[in-house]
Amino acid sequence: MIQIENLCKTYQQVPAVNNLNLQIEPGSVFGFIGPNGSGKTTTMQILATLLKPSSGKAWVGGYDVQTEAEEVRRMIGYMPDFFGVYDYLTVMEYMEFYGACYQIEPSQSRKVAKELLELVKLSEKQNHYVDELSRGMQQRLGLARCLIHDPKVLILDEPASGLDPRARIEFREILKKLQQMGKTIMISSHILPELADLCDTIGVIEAGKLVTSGAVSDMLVPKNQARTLEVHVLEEVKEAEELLQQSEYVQSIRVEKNCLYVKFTGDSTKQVQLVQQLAKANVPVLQIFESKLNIEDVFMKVTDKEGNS
Ligand SMILES: Nc1ncnc2c1ncn2[C@@H]1O[C@H](COP(=O)(O)OP(=O)(O)OP(=O)(O)O)[C@@H](O)[C@H]1O
Repeated sequence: MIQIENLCKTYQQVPAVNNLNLQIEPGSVFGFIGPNGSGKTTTMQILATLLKPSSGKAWVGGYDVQTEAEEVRRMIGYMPDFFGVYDYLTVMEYMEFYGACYQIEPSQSRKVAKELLELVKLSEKQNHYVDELSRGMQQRLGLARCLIHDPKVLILDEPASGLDPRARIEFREILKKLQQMGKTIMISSHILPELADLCDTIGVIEAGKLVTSGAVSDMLVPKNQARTLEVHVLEEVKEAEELLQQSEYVQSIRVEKNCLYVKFTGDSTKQVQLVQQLAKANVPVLQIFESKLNIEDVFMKVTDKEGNS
């Protein structure tokens, strides 16, 4: 649904986006992760036809963002990281204004606006002034507004920034509904763990370059590496450590209070044997499980310049 090939954007000879290649499949929710200034907004603005690339190409729904900008704009709903709301406009007037921008006939625009306000839980606020809404409500309104023309693709630039935890969760629930409706969603955020739950694919960008991308499920379980087992014991931590160290499949152990983080190269049969040995030695094991990387770990790993993670 979105394709980016060798995309570059340079500001005064400084590259903001540097030879970026990316593909986002229809119906997927793609998390675009990167530190401040890494080029997320620039990429999204190019996709939204608001910025011209210095070189390279990008398509949305098969339309070229440079030569078929009009078609691209019909395909996408773009929510910028900062957007203004207008004074003296009610929520419904605000929605109707955007409906008019897309030349939607007024009665149809009002009907769609009502449905969207219901989706983002703002029906009761439709006659309130937009600038009187809370930040969370304004963000939800911003999302409703970019859905007015029923776009297939949503490009959301840090939509949850500045929201409190409850507002974030509410926002995420709405995005899940949109995903179920079949929208393709590209979302950037610094709230990394939250993206794991929402996104099926992620891409990590740093200094304008894509450092890694793929299915979230693949990224969270590192391949061809020692797994980390978390062994929680009630007591006898020292004894447990000594016993575990004897296994040829244990690379290293880090102890934190009553938990042993064990780098383990064995398969599940060897893991069972390890548990049996602990039980035989009367080590009171509370639980043992494999730690999975969370998205934050992935991000730290791939953006670690020292390469020592
Ligand atoms: N209009 C501009 N003129 C000059 N440099 C710019 C301009 N817009 C962005 N940049 C630079 O391009 C780089 C990428 O910026 P961009 O806003 O795309 O990053 P970002 O990943 O969205 O950052 P953030 O998470 O802080 O929003 C940064 O170094 C930024 O300073």
